[in-house]
Amino acid sequence: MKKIRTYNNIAAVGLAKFPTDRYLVDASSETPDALLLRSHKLHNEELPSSVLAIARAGAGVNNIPVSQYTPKGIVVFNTPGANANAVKELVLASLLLGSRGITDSMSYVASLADEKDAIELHKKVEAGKKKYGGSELTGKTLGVVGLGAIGAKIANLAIDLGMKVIGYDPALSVEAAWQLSSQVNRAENLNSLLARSDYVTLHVPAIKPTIGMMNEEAFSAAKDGMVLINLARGELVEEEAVINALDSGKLAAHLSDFPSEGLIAHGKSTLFPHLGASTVEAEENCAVMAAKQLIDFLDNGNIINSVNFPAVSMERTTGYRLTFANDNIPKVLGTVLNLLADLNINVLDMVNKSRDDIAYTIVDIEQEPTAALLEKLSSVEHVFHVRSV
Ligand SMILES: NC(=O)c1ccc[n+]([C@@H]2O[C@H](COP(=O)([O-])OP(=O)(O)OC[C@H]3O[C@@H](n4cnc5c(N)ncnc54)[C@H](O)[C@@H]3O)[C@@H](O)[C@H]2O)c1
Ligand SMILES: O=C(O)[C@H](O)COP(=O)(O)O
Repeated sequence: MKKIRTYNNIAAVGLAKFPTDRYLVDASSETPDALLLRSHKLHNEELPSSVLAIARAGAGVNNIPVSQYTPKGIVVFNTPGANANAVKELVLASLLLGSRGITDSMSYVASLADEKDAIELHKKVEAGKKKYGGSELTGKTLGVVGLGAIGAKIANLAIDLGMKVIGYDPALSVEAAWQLSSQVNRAENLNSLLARSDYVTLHVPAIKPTIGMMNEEAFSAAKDGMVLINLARGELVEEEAVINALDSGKLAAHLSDFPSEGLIAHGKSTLFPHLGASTVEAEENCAVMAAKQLIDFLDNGNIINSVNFPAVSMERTTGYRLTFANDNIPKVLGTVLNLLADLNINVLDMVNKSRDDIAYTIVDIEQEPTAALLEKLSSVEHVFHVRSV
């Protein structure tokens, strides 16, 4: 039986993908083959040595110390794009909340609950109009920082709303570029986007170059009265800088999925409780994708949508399958193949791919690998993980 330890609320339709005759899915498994989680933080948590893979049902992996796991051969997966539509729709809501006095006007109406005189109520309702008016999105400029799965969807939606769109993404993938409307203008750098945008929405991962990207310097480059939407990660925005920008009027509004003590106390941001991906559809998409990827890896050694290993897949042949991970340097693959040849073990099929400093190989061989063979392969210099699948 293979064991999957789950954390967080993983959609049942995803959990149901694990065949019950071969998989035990359990939140308290002590020797899991894999972990399946959403935002649960793994930093400072000791992993059982049995863990071969971790699947993040979602996009961001900053809750996982990925670089610590790679040398142990632990493959970390995420589910690119599976919750992008849910986030896109909450950005749309945020654009509207940031352009019209919707929430304040609702509070105003709620405050009229004690007004029992219909004529007085009508007067007060009409007076509210003046206080809570807004402006339209059409014709305004939206700056989209990060044009991946979510950013591209938002950029295209904003074009459909009649907005002008500027995008900034120095690492834009070819695949993401294909998704993007040709009407999206490219900014050379963040400050140039900020200087021209009435609304700015962030859709980048929380990584070294992006953490704190919305700081005092960025706000001073920004257009006065800008609306900032952050449904990506709290770490992207410096709390003090955003508070100062709201107080000075540099920011007309700040909408964020990442409440902090300071922002809540300050009271001028519109804050959601990390709701971006919390739709039935997104939760199901993510759970199903994560489960399928784990099953294919645990059953076949195939790797799809990993954030630390190359994409490697091979149809199963009639033989037995070995996989190994190694430092991406010359001669390691040759040494392993020579070792198999010396033992008269015929290779039926093979695929080898590398990513940055590591390489991963799937080899189908004619005979069943013995424990002694696995040990020999593990002792090849620079091979750091071997598995018979
Ligand atoms: N609030 C939520 O519930 C929620 C849901 C999904 C994703 N997210 C967050 O949103 C992020 C983006 O999600 P996605 O699915 O679009 O991911 P993605 O990987 O498809 O896109 C991220 C994009 O950011 C770009 N990028 C990287 N560094 C950059 C930089 N310095 N400046 C500008 N662009 C940069 C990348 O090139 C990529 O195109 C996730 O990493 C996650 O943190 C939040
Ligand atoms: O990175 C993500 O996919 C989102 O932040 C969603 O996180 P969640 O799955 O915990 O809602």
